[in-house]
Amino acid sequence: MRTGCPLARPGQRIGILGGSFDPAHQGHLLISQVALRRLGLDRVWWLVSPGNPLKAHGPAPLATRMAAARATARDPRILVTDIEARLGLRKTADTLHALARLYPGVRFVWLMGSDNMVQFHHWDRWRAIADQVPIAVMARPGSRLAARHAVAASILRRARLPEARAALLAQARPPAWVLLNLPMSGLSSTELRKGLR
Ligand SMILES: Nc1ncnc2c1ncn2[C@@H]1O[C@H](COP(=O)(O)OP(=O)(O)OP(=O)(O)O)[C@@H](O)[C@H]1O
Ligand SMILES: O=C(O)c1ccc[n+]([C@@H]2O[C@H](COP(=O)([O-])O)[C@@H](O)[C@H]2O)c1
Repeated sequence: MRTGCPLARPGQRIGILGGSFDPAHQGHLLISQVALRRLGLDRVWWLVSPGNPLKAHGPAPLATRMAAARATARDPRILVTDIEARLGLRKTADTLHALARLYPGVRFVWLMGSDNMVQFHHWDRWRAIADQVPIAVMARPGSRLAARHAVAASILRRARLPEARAALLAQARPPAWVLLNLPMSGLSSTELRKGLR
């Protein structure tokens, strides 16, 4: 294991919440805690990204975002990591491939807000991502319905688990995904950045 990479045991169920976290907020904490409970996860890792490959403008420095994310992730089951920067990766397909190699036997689940599900078919090798890990889509104001009808949702319609079976997602053979309804948070980093200007 490389220095600075988080530890995990084979058999553990780990949710991966990738994001810019520019900055982290209570919405991230809320969806992580809902995912822990409803998906029966042992841990959630916040993967603080070096930068979203689809976004033209770079985020705040990684060290600044990491520090704020650590201060926000007030739950011992949530771990904040800059593993993508350490491995020199930023595309999710590459990251998941590397995690599978570094952590054999760990059951990773990709977590994302419903806004990202709407865009998912634009991601690099998105079908390979869906074939590699189960995916939980967390409802977010403004995109919950759109996520149900997204291009990726339609292509992966047979792989969708009913919400009542969400606890089975981590052990499901991919492609498998679920849309989780939850008491939604309207918080976003974009709004917080506006407040900081
Ligand atoms: N309030 C929220 N409800 C549900 N999902 C969320 C919420 N905030 C963020 N997410 C999800 O968390 C992941 C990381 O989010 P990110 O760091 O981009 O924050 P953000 O608030 O979406 O930022 P920005 O406004 O800059 O796009 C994404 O999958 C995003 O969809
Ligand atoms: O790999 C891609 O093509 C890709 C395209 C868009 C977003 N992502 C990932 O999705 C996560 C959420 O991104 P963001 O910018 O909305 O916080 C983060 O881990 C990004 O690296 C990945």
